[in-house]
Amino acid sequence: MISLSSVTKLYNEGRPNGVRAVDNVSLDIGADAVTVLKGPSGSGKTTLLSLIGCMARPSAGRVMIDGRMVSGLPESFLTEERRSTFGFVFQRFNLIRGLTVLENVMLPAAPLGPDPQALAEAARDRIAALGLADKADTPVEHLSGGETQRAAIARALINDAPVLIADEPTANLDTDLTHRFLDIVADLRAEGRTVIMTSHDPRIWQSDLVNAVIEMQDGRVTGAFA
Ligand SMILES: Nc1ncnc2c1ncn2[C@@H]1O[C@H](COP(=O)(O)OP(=O)(O)OP(=O)(O)O)[C@@H](O)[C@H]1O
Repeated sequence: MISLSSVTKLYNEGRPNGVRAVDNVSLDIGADAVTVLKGPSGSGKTTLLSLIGCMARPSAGRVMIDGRMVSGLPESFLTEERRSTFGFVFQRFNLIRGLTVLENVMLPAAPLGPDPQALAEAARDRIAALGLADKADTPVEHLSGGETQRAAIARALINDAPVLIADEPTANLDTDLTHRFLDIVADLRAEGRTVIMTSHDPRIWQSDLVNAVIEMQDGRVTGAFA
């Protein structure tokens, strides 16, 4: 369970261009559940996701993961928390150019020191499950938008992290690939994992798989539907 308590995030605090991107949000996000953040552009969805994923610290308020308070942790602990708890599909965590799809997908597992052969096999399986097997050895800069998105999803899944965090994961996917992504989400939920994503995509929020939709506007939560 992830809990946010009166969380606020200010950018450029005290300056004329200051923004209250997340404004006093309190929220409980269930484990073994699929939660979608929905709302207009600029409403604070990505910022909220980055606070949940320990990629940014709140300006005020607390973020708790399974009863552990993470919002006040020093950077080295946050890095460890990110690595052990989350898989990310985020524009900001872009794939590394010059490396192949396979190398990119293997990368988050490298610090955990696994057997390289077993890791490569697991990575190829993830890549194949997303219909990208024929691109596994292609440098990521040669991929299309949808292929890049799928490589990012494969990378996010490689560590079998308990929580998948995804920012607009189906933005570049056609209907067939969106359904494939939803099948993966169904598997993750069945395995007892937590999925939290932002989405503008009605195919996502209307899916039976989604347990909760949280609506945001101007940095605030304006509605939550189970
Ligand atoms: N690094 C930053 N520095 C300054 N302002 C920022 C930064 N990141 C986001 N903002 C601002 O914070 C507000 C919320 O942005 P955020 O990206 O969280 O919204 P969003 O709902 O995810 O939007 P979109 O649907 O367009 O991705 C916006 O006004 C945005 O301009």
